[in-house]
Amino acid sequence: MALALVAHDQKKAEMVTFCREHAATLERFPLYATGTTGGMILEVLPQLALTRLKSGPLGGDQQIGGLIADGRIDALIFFVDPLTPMPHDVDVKALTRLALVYDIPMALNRRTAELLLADPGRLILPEVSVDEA
Ligand SMILES: O=C(CO)COP(=O)(O)O
Repeated sequence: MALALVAHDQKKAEMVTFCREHAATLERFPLYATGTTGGMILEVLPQLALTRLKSGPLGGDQQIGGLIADGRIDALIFFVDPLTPMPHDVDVKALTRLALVYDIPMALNRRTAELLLADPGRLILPEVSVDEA
């Protein structure tokens, strides 16, 4: 099981706080994060098995989407900023779309993420089959 962690700039502090509070759970899983989000998390929790991908606007969101398509991500925690326009909005949409296509549990805000991690053993789902075009 692997988790993906992403946060927009206005939500990064909240993501770091969230990770601190759930460090004991997060330590149990391989983690992937977009570049800046991952860097900030690792600054405070260097013990995590976290792989940093590219920064979101430079392809990191798409890399996580690719991992989802490959069946390597079991859940996505993405703290989205709904109030700031972003140049890479299409990447954000593509990532959340793939999480829907592959039926990955996806938390887009903190309260949902709390629910998602409340029972992490339930996150491992049977393999989802998606018709290949
Ligand atoms: O922009 C992001 C998600 O769309 C996050 O990317 P960073 O973690 O590199 O800031």
